[in-house]
Amino acid sequence: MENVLESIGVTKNYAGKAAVDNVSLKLETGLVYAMLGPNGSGKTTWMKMVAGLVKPGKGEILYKGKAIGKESKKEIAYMSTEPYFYSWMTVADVGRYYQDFFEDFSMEKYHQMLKRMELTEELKTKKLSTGMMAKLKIAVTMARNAKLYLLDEPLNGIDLLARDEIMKSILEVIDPDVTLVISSHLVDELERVADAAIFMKEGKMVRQCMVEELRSSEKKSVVDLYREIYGHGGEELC
Ligand SMILES: Nc1ncnc2c1ncn2[C@@H]1O[C@H](COP(=O)(O)OP(=O)(O)OP(=O)(O)O)[C@@H](O)[C@H]1O
Repeated sequence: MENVLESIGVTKNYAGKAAVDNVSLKLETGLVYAMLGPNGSGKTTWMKMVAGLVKPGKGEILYKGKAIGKESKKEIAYMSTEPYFYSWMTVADVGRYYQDFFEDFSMEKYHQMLKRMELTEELKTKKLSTGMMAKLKIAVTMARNAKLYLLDEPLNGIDLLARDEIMKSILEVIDPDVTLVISSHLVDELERVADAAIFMKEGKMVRQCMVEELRSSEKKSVVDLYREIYGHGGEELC
């Protein structure tokens, strides 16, 4: 399989402290990656560097063999944890706003995602509940026809019953040549959909593995490995 992305010795310091510390990893085209780790382990900072929003202090990131830049941004869709819509916008305005920004945005896909998420176009973003806002962010991000999606904590604020449905709708709209990285502390939920897992700890990438291989050769689940790596009774799992 071809590698879509390569992170080579990537480091980012904030005030002398490493948020991301010498991270080297490769992402294969077509796989779903779960990026796991407790708060502050560097997941967001690494994703922002791949999205081209933050520059690494050291190391380099190659997307399809070339440095991150204008070209890679056209094919990489990043969904941040921060809210980023103007309060006056309706759900329809959000779609138009994205359409203006991204050439690969598909209004048809957006409408399809909205339907799945049970959101209507006339809703005002300032009136949305946390869960509805989370769904809107997913809908508008997945409506791009990107090649690499980075979803930072997409299930945050979404209730237990809706999570499976939402994961399904994310996976349904992607093609086989598309790669997905989903960060979450909801390990259990990601285990069901991920092909591979990346474990981050204190800015370092401490383990990368294929989920099936972990099950067959080490007889472990991702949850087992998570407990082993982070070493506490699973408070990150709820
Ligand atoms: N802009 C910034 N300025 C200063 N410190 C930062 C900044 N962004 C991140 N950090 C620090 O870098 C470390 C890694 O943060 P990061 O948000 O990447 O982790 P994370 O794994 O995504 O955590 P979370 O799940 O809480 O979002 C943390 O200690 C954080 O406080």
